[in-house]
Amino acid sequence: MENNNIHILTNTPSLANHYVAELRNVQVHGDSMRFRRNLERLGELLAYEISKTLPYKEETIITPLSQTNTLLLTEQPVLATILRAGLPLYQGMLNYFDKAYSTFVGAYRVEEENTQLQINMEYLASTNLHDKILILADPMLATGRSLVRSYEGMLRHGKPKQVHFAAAIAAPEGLAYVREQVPEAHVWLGALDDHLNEKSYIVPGLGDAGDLAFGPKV
Ligand SMILES: O=P(O)(O)OC[C@H]1O[C@H](OP(=O)(O)OP(=O)(O)O)[C@H](O)[C@@H]1O
Ligand SMILES: O=c1cc[nH]c(=O)[nH]1
Ligand SMILES: [Mg+2]
Repeated sequence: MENNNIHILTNTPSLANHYVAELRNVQVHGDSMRFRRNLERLGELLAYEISKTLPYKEETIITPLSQTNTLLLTEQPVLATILRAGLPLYQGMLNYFDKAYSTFVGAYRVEEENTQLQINMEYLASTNLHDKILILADPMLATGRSLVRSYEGMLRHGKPKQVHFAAAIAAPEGLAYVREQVPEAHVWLGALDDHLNEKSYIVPGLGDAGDLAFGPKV
Protein backbone atom coordinates (compact mmCIF):
# COMPACT_ATOMS: atom_id res chain seq x y z
CA MET A 1 0.00 0.00 0.00
CA GLU A 2 1.37 3.44 -0.92
CA ASN A 3 -1.14 6.16 -0.18
CA ASN A 4 -1.42 9.20 2.05
CA ASN A 5 2.27 8.91 2.88
CA ILE A 6 1.91 5.38 4.30
CA HIS A 7 4.31 2.75 2.93
CA ILE A 8 4.07 -0.93 3.93
CA LEU A 9 6.99 -3.15 2.94
CA THR A 10 5.24 -6.52 3.23
CA ASN A 11 2.49 -5.50 0.83
CA THR A 12 4.87 -6.37 -1.97
CA PRO A 13 7.02 -9.52 -2.26
CA SER A 14 10.52 -8.92 -0.88
CA LEU A 15 12.88 -10.18 1.83
CA ALA A 16 11.07 -7.87 4.27
CA ASN A 17 8.41 -10.60 4.48
CA HIS A 18 11.02 -13.09 5.73
CA TYR A 19 12.35 -10.75 8.40
CA VAL A 20 8.87 -9.83 9.69
CA ALA A 21 7.86 -13.53 9.66
CA GLU A 22 10.90 -14.46 11.78
CA LEU A 23 10.21 -11.60 14.20
CA ARG A 24 6.72 -13.01 14.80
CA ASN A 25 7.38 -16.75 14.71
CA VAL A 26 7.44 -18.30 18.22
CA GLN A 27 9.72 -21.06 16.93
CA VAL A 28 12.33 -18.50 15.91
CA HIS A 29 11.93 -15.26 17.84
CA GLY A 30 13.12 -16.63 21.21
CA ASP A 31 16.67 -16.44 19.83
CA SER A 32 17.32 -12.87 20.96
CA MET A 33 20.38 -12.40 18.78
CA ARG A 34 18.36 -13.37 15.69
CA PHE A 35 15.44 -11.21 16.84
CA ARG A 36 17.70 -8.17 17.17
CA ARG A 37 19.36 -8.88 13.85
CA ASN A 38 16.00 -9.20 12.08
CA LEU A 39 14.94 -5.83 13.48
CA GLU A 40 18.26 -4.44 12.30
CA ARG A 41 17.79 -5.90 8.81
CA LEU A 42 14.31 -4.42 8.64
CA GLY A 43 15.77 -1.08 9.72
CA GLU A 44 18.20 -1.35 6.81
CA LEU A 45 15.38 -2.05 4.34
CA LEU A 46 13.24 0.77 5.73
CA ALA A 47 16.22 3.15 5.51
CA TYR A 48 16.77 2.14 1.89
CA GLU A 49 13.11 2.73 1.01
CA ILE A 50 13.12 6.12 2.75
CA SER A 51 16.36 7.03 0.98
CA LYS A 52 14.53 6.88 -2.36
CA THR A 53 12.42 9.88 -1.30
CA LEU A 54 15.24 12.13 0.00
CA PRO A 55 16.87 15.01 -1.93
CA TYR A 56 20.02 14.33 -4.00
CA LYS A 57 22.47 16.44 -5.94
CA GLU A 58 24.74 15.48 -8.79
CA GLU A 59 28.44 15.37 -7.97
CA THR A 60 31.57 14.50 -9.87
CA ILE A 61 33.67 11.62 -8.51
CA ILE A 62 37.26 11.00 -9.57
CA THR A 63 38.02 7.32 -10.25
CA PRO A 64 41.55 5.92 -10.93
CA LEU A 65 40.71 5.88 -14.66
CA SER A 66 38.49 8.86 -15.23
CA GLN A 67 35.67 10.77 -13.60
CA THR A 68 31.94 10.24 -13.42
CA ASN A 69 28.82 12.00 -12.22
CA THR A 70 26.74 10.48 -9.46
CA LEU A 71 23.83 11.36 -7.18
CA LEU A 72 24.62 11.95 -3.50
CA LEU A 73 22.36 12.97 -0.61
CA THR A 74 22.25 16.73 -0.18
CA GLU A 75 22.06 16.21 3.58
CA GLN A 76 21.98 13.43 6.14
CA PRO A 77 18.76 12.81 8.08
CA VAL A 78 18.72 12.82 11.87
CA LEU A 79 17.94 9.34 13.23
CA ALA A 80 15.91 9.12 16.43
CA THR A 81 14.74 6.16 18.45
CA ILE A 82 12.95 5.18 21.65
CA LEU A 83 14.71 2.99 24.22
CA ARG A 84 14.79 0.02 24.64
CA ALA A 85 13.19 -1.81 21.75
CA GLY A 86 14.08 0.87 19.21
CA LEU A 87 17.82 0.22 19.42
CA PRO A 88 18.20 -2.64 16.88
CA LEU A 89 15.87 -0.98 14.33
CA TYR A 90 17.81 2.27 14.78
CA GLN A 91 21.13 0.44 14.33
CA GLY A 92 19.92 -0.88 10.98
CA MET A 93 19.11 2.65 9.88
CA LEU A 94 22.48 3.92 11.12
CA ASN A 95 24.21 1.17 9.10
CA TYR A 96 22.80 2.82 5.98
CA PHE A 97 22.70 6.51 6.96
CA ASP A 98 26.17 6.14 8.39
CA LYS A 99 26.92 9.84 8.82
CA ALA A 100 23.62 10.70 10.51
CA TYR A 101 23.42 12.42 13.88
CA SER A 102 21.16 10.77 16.47
CA THR A 103 18.51 11.55 19.06
CA PHE A 104 17.55 9.15 21.88
CA VAL A 105 14.39 9.09 23.95
CA GLY A 106 13.78 6.93 27.00
CA ALA A 107 10.04 6.22 27.07
CA TYR A 108 8.04 3.19 28.09
CA ARG A 109 4.46 2.12 28.54
CA VAL A 110 3.23 1.68 32.10
CA GLU A 111 0.87 -1.24 31.88
CA GLU A 112 -1.25 -1.41 35.03
CA GLU A 113 -4.50 -3.30 35.57
CA ASN A 114 -7.69 -1.26 35.07
CA THR A 115 -5.90 2.02 34.34
CA GLN A 116 -5.39 3.79 31.07
CA LEU A 117 -2.04 3.13 29.48
CA GLN A 118 0.50 5.81 30.50
CA ILE A 119 3.73 6.74 28.78
CA ASN A 120 6.68 7.58 31.04
CA MET A 121 9.30 9.72 29.35
CA GLU A 122 12.43 10.05 31.45
CA TYR A 123 15.29 10.75 29.09
CA LEU A 124 15.81 12.81 25.98
CA ALA A 125 19.18 13.52 24.38
CA SER A 126 18.85 15.29 21.06
CA THR A 127 20.91 16.92 18.41
CA ASN A 128 19.53 20.15 16.88
CA LEU A 129 16.40 19.25 14.87
CA HIS A 130 15.72 22.67 13.36
CA ASP A 131 15.07 22.37 9.62
CA LYS A 132 16.35 18.76 9.58
CA ILE A 133 14.96 15.62 7.96
CA LEU A 134 13.99 13.49 10.96
CA ILE A 135 13.49 9.72 10.95
CA LEU A 136 12.02 8.39 14.22
CA ALA A 137 12.27 4.60 14.38
CA ASP A 138 10.48 2.38 16.91
CA PRO A 139 9.57 -1.25 16.13
CA MET A 140 6.05 -1.34 17.58
CA LEU A 141 3.41 1.28 16.75
CA ALA A 142 0.60 0.02 19.01
CA THR A 143 -1.50 2.86 20.45
CA GLY A 144 0.94 5.37 18.92
CA ARG A 145 1.26 7.18 22.28
CA SER A 146 5.00 6.51 22.70
CA LEU A 147 5.78 7.79 19.22
CA VAL A 148 3.69 10.97 19.47
CA ARG A 149 4.84 11.76 23.03
CA SER A 150 8.49 11.27 22.04
CA TYR A 151 8.10 13.38 18.91
CA GLU A 152 6.45 16.19 20.86
CA GLY A 153 9.28 16.11 23.39
CA MET A 154 11.83 16.26 20.61
CA LEU A 155 10.26 19.45 19.20
CA ARG A 156 11.89 21.35 22.09
CA HIS A 157 15.09 20.87 20.11
CA GLY A 158 13.83 22.38 16.86
CA LYS A 159 11.16 21.88 14.23
CA PRO A 160 12.21 19.42 11.51
CA LYS A 161 11.35 20.31 7.92
CA GLN A 162 10.40 16.70 7.15
CA VAL A 163 9.36 13.84 9.45
CA HIS A 164 9.40 10.09 8.85
CA PHE A 165 8.09 7.52 11.36
CA ALA A 166 9.36 3.96 10.85
CA ALA A 167 8.06 0.83 12.58
CA ALA A 168 8.31 -2.92 12.09
CA ILE A 169 4.63 -3.57 12.93
CA ALA A 170 1.70 -1.20 13.45
CA ALA A 171 -1.91 -1.52 14.60
CA PRO A 172 -4.60 0.39 12.69
CA GLU A 173 -5.65 2.22 15.90
CA GLY A 174 -2.12 3.53 16.51
CA LEU A 175 -1.61 4.42 12.88
CA ALA A 176 -4.83 6.47 12.93
CA TYR A 177 -3.73 8.26 16.13
CA VAL A 178 -0.32 9.11 14.70
CA ARG A 179 -1.87 10.35 11.46
CA GLU A 180 -4.27 12.55 13.42
CA GLN A 181 -1.61 13.99 15.75
CA VAL A 182 1.22 14.39 13.23
CA PRO A 183 -0.48 14.56 9.81
CA GLU A 184 2.69 15.79 8.10
CA ALA A 185 4.64 12.62 8.96
CA HIS A 186 5.51 10.02 6.33
CA VAL A 187 4.92 6.56 7.81
CA TRP A 188 7.02 3.51 6.88
CA LEU A 189 5.97 0.07 8.15
CA GLY A 190 7.15 -3.49 7.88
CA ALA A 191 3.55 -4.67 8.30
CA LEU A 192 0.13 -3.30 9.24
CA ASP A 193 -1.66 -5.74 11.55
CA ASP A 194 -5.24 -6.38 12.54
CA HIS A 195 -6.04 -4.78 15.89
CA LEU A 196 -4.97 -4.09 19.49
CA ASN A 197 -6.01 -6.47 22.27
CA GLU A 198 -7.38 -5.39 25.66
CA LYS A 199 -3.82 -4.82 26.93
CA SER A 200 -2.95 -2.67 23.90
CA TYR A 201 -0.75 -5.37 22.36
CA ILE A 202 -0.74 -5.70 18.58
CA VAL A 203 -2.56 -8.77 17.17
CA PRO A 204 -1.17 -10.88 15.54
CA GLY A 205 1.94 -8.80 16.37
CA LEU A 206 4.97 -10.47 17.88
CA GLY A 207 4.66 -9.99 21.66
CA ASP A 208 6.88 -7.59 23.60
CA ALA A 209 9.65 -6.35 21.34
CA GLY A 210 11.78 -4.95 24.17
CA ASP A 211 11.63 -8.21 26.14
CA LEU A 212 12.41 -10.34 23.07
CA ALA A 213 15.41 -8.17 22.22
CA PHE A 214 16.80 -7.58 25.71
CA GLY A 215 15.05 -9.85 28.23
CA PRO A 216 12.03 -9.41 30.53
CA LYS A 217 11.74 -6.18 32.50
CA VAL A 218 11.32 -6.45 36.27
O1 LIG B 1 2.36 2.60 20.56
P1 LIG B 1 2.46 2.36 22.04
O2 LIG B 1 1.21 1.83 22.64
O3 LIG B 1 2.99 3.56 22.78
O4 LIG B 1 3.50 1.18 22.24
C1 LIG B 1 4.69 1.12 21.55
C2 LIG B 1 5.86 1.12 22.48
O5 LIG B 1 5.92 -0.12 23.18
C3 LIG B 1 7.25 -0.62 23.10
O6 LIG B 1 8.04 -0.09 24.11
P2 LIG B 1 7.80 -0.47 25.66
O7 LIG B 1 6.96 0.52 26.35
O8 LIG B 1 7.36 -1.90 25.74
O9 LIG B 1 9.26 -0.30 26.26
P3 LIG B 1 10.55 -1.22 26.06
O10 LIG B 1 11.13 -0.87 24.73
O11 LIG B 1 11.42 -0.84 27.18
O12 LIG B 1 10.12 -2.66 26.12
C4 LIG B 1 7.69 -0.14 21.74
O13 LIG B 1 9.06 -0.18 21.55
C5 LIG B 1 7.11 1.24 21.67
O14 LIG B 1 7.98 2.25 22.18
O1 LIG C 1 2.38 -5.42 20.78
C1 LIG C 1 3.15 -4.62 21.34
C2 LIG C 1 2.73 -3.36 21.78
C3 LIG C 1 3.62 -2.54 22.38
N1 LIG C 1 4.89 -2.95 22.57
C4 LIG C 1 5.31 -4.15 22.16
O2 LIG C 1 6.48 -4.50 22.33
N2 LIG C 1 4.42 -4.98 21.56
MG1 LIG D 1 8.31 -3.50 25.95
